[in-house]
Amino acid sequence: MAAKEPLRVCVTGAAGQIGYSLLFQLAEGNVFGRDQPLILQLLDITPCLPALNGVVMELQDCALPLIRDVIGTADPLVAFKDIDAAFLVGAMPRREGMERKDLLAANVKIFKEQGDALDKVAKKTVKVLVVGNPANTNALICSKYAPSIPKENFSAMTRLDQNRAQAQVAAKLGVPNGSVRGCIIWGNHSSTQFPDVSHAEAEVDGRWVPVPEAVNDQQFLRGEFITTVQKRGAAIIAARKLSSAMSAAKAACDHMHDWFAGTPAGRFVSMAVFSDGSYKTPEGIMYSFPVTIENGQWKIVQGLAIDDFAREKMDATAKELCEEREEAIAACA
Ligand SMILES: NC(=O)C1=CN([C@@H]2O[C@H](COP(=O)(O)OP(=O)(O)OC[C@H]3O[C@@H](n4cnc5c(N)ncnc54)[C@H](O)[C@@H]3O)[C@@H](O)[C@H]2O)C=CC1
Ligand SMILES: O=C(O)CCC(=O)C(=O)O
Repeated sequence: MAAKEPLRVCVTGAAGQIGYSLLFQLAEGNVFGRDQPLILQLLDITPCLPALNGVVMELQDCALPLIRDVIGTADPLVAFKDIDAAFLVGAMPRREGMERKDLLAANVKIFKEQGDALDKVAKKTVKVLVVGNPANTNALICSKYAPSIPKENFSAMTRLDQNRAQAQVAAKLGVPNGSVRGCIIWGNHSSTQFPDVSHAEAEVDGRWVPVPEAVNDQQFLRGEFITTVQKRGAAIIAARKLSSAMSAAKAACDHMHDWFAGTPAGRFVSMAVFSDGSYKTPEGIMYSFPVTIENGQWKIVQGLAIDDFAREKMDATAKELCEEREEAIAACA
């Protein structure tokens, strides 16, 4: 069988901490498959080029069979040229005591510039995952400045929150992580997000049952569980004095893997995507929904029951996203 053509994949912020964890997983074939050759196009800012060069050298030294070329650059027009997929990680991370939206004015301008560059040189089929915070609103701005690329090709990462929710439920039930599925993250990757397990299932004693039934502790599921997931990023910063990197890189790989490979029948994952008004959310914000994916196209799962508790939480996070959108548009003007 003829070898596959290489995919061109860009990682921005490639000299940073998420980049360092992400690149090996990517280069090994965990995202696009172990038979998919890759050309890695790595972007960072000029002062970080010496460090980026070190990362490029390390990737060469791994002697990985899938890697056809590794390019390190500070020029977005070089990094985005003809790419099939982009992990937009490069941005300033928050420090202790900050909310993610405190990064908005500084980071959103990066995504304006990168949207513009993607528009000029990336493939029109490129799939763009925004990781840099505030991720949802950065993705919105990036897409706005890349009008020739379909808006469905942009998404922001809430997979880390989904993974955190799954792990918290598994720990509560004392079951392996693989025995919990269907946790949903609604809304913003921020402390207003709504981690929702009312449609999730857990495998207990060989039988899949609804998580609310398996946990049988509504006070926990509506209280401590939600705040733990919402505030997990801040807890990691407080502990490490640096923001999550290993878990963020793993989640970015999960997200892009599923976007390209699709979701198994009957299963969904959470991604922040353009709202079409589903579940009475405001249209045109990047809101995290449960989605199924087939042939590289995501579809918002429809028809899930939303009770009053969920409604209130879903509206609060939508409101924050609308406010962020206004601030971001003003910052880019
Ligand atoms: N959505 C999510 O779940 C998560 C998002 N994040 C966010 O990811 C971002 C990166 O985090 P880390 O890797 O820990 O930060 P880091 O500070 O270790 O690395 C960021 C890298 O981005 C580079 N950079 C800055 N501006 C750039 C630009 N205009 N173009 C290209 N590169 C640029 C920096 O030079 C640095 O090398 C932060 O905004 C952080 O808040 C982090 C964890 C989870
Ligand atoms: O919390 C942050 O601001 C940085 C990392 C992050 O987004 C997270 O860990 O969820």
